[in-house]
Order: sequence, then structure tokens, then C-alpha cells
Amino acid sequence: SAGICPSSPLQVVNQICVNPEYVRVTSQKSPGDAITLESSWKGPEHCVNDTCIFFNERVGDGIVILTTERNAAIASNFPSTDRPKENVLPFHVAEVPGKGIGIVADRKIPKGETILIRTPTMMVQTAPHVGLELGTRDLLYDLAVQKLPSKGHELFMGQMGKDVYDKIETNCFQLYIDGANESGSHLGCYPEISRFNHDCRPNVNYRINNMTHTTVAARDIAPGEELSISYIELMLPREERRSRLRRWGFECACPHCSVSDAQAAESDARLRTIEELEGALENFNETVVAADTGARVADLYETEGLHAYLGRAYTRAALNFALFGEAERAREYARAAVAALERESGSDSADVRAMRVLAEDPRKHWTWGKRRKGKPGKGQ
Ligand SMILES: C[S@@+](CC[C@H](N)C(=O)[O-])C[C@H]1O[C@@H](n2cnc3c(N)ncnc32)[C@H](O)[C@@H]1O
Repeated sequence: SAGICPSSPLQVVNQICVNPEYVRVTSQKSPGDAITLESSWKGPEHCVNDTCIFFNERVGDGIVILTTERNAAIASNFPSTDRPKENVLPFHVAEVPGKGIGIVADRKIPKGETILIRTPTMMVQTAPHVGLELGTRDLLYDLAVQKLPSKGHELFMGQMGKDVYDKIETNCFQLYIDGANESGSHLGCYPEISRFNHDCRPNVNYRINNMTHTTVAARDIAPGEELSISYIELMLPREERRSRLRRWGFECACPHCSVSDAQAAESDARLRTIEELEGALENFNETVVAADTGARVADLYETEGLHAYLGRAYTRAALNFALFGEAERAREYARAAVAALERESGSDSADVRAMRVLAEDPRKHWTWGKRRKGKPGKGQ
């Protein structure tokens, strides 16, 4: 849904845009159902209009939420997410040239390894974040962070940004906790995730499920390499990416933005080719499409270093082979799509399930042979 990213009227300038494909919105109950704050939570306190403070010292490193009673009740009832035992994290935090602090791998992190699973330390509803009178908002924010236990407070205040509002703007992710309606839109702050810098060709995927943030290696990461996520949509030419990141107040220092003008033009041209071929794949009357067109597009994603987006590319390639009645290649790409989509959206997402079905038996899939040359009535 387009509501999640920059087209949203509630979009604040600086929050990290979660790719809508990877956001799993959860509606626990229908709007008429009564839902109450889970008993280990405290609040409401310090209400301004509908916005109150709710908190729980025992979730993660402590969590404080500024929102309506209904939203707090929904969030407090999310199934608890266990942090895996993390005796030794595979990275350290260090100064990175041109970017402030960043995250650097201590050892090889293989593709598909889960790096961090975190609940937010602070979560604020987007509507009061953008709508409250500034003095009231800042007072409420100061009261809210005081509810955090010392570890959570220290982590939150250690994030980049001059005050609480600025820290939220610089570091937090938009997420929806109650279906896709605007009142469910919140900004979730995960102070350890806040150390991930942006890269236009990131090596880490992330997703937010309910309010839990999960990061997974998108490709093999070598010791000493910086771990990065993307703050923006990546299928954009260099100038457009740069200008979007300038709105965050920084000039992108990632390697892909630092290439020569000639190399950047080559990359931009590749992105245009991808866009054209993807358009053709969608259009059944388009005669330029052959059985391997989807696989060619997937190759272009790989050449471009778009490891974070391979799930969608392999999915299209698998479907196109099935449409042309090529079972073995359809199966091969469907399997690759399952692995990539698991990294991107988790193992039980609808996209993963769909590709598992295709990999099982392409001949039984609804797409089978629908675009095969010479088939009557299919626009060929
Ligand atoms: C979410 S924080 C990331 C951690 C931050 N570097 C720190 O020191 O805490 C986002 C900020 O990091 C910096 N940053 C992130 N990615 C960058 C990049 N690709 N190039 C330059 N600066 C970057 C910018 O100052 C940005 O506002």
C-alpha cells in the first residue's frame, strides 16, 4: 500500500521508509471489539487529548509508547518476541569515514543469517508527532523517556539527534500496528538498529512484523565490512537518490554514490532497462518477452548489487518460466525466490508460500503455459 511510504500525508521528513512489501500489518481485532491493555503494562499517564504514555519495563530494554488507549492495547497484546541468545554479536560499533558511527562485521556473516531481532524502545503515534503543539510535544517526549529503565534510556539517548524529537526524526521507522489505517501509523525507535547507516546497495535486509524489527544478511558479508540498510526506495537514478537523502540532511557517502559519472550513468541505464523489461513482463501482449526475460532481469539486479531486492526479481523470473511452460527453470527460480523472500520478509509470508507452491509443481500452477508461443487466445 502506497500509504506507508513518502506519499503518506502524515509522512514526516526524516523517517526511514519501510518498503511496503515487507511490512506485515496486523489487525488483532475488528474495530468494534474491546481490547484492553495487557496487565504487565502501565498507563495511561499524562494524556494530551487522546495521546497518553504507556510503558513496560520488562519488554526488551524497556518500552514506552505514546499513543491512544486503543493502539496501546493492541501493541501490548502483540505476541512476545524472544530475542535469540546473543552472547556475542557478530559486529561492533565504530566510527565510519563520512558517516559518523556505523556497524562493522567482526566475522564473516553468511547470507540469510539473522543479525538482530528487536522490539522498539520508544514508539510514538505519527499523528501527534506531526500535529501536537511543539512545546506540549517536547514536554510529553521528555516525560516519556523518563519512563524507560536505565538501559533503555541510555540506548535511546545515545542515538544521533539533539533532542527527543530530533532523535525520532533521524532514527525511527514508520510502522502500522492496526491494519493500514492512519491512526495505526507509528514511529518505532530501535536504538541498536539506529547505528545502521544507509547504503544504496545495502547488504542487510530488514522487516517489521507487528512492532518487531528483524535484520538479516542479504548477501555474504566479509569481516571488516560495514553493515548497511537502505533508508529509501533504491530503483532510482543517482541524482534522485541523492536528493531524497539530502532531505535527511546528509550527502550520501555510500560506495555506489561515490562512483565516477560514467559508472553512475551505466548504473542508471541498467535501472531503466530493468524498468522497461519489468513493464513488458506485466504486459501479455508485449512480444519482446521470451521465456528467459525474467531471468535476464534477475541478472541485472545481481549486476547492480541489488541483493536486497532479489526476492521480487527471482519471483518474476520463476513466474515467467512457468508462463512459457519451462518447468525446470521455473522450479529453479522459484527455489531461489523462496530463499531470497525468506531473508526479506520471513519464512511464513504469503510471497514465500506462493513460491513454495510454484517450486512444488510448476505444471499445476495457474500460470502454467499461459504465455507459451503459439497458444491461441493469449495475445500471441
Ligand atoms: C540512523 S543514523 C545512522 C547512525 C549514525 N551514523 C550515528 O552516528 O549514530 C542516520 C544518520 O547517519 C548518517 N548517515 C547514514 N548513512 C549515511 C551515508 N550513506 N552517508 C553519509 N552519512 C550517513 C547521517 O548523518 C544520518 O542522518
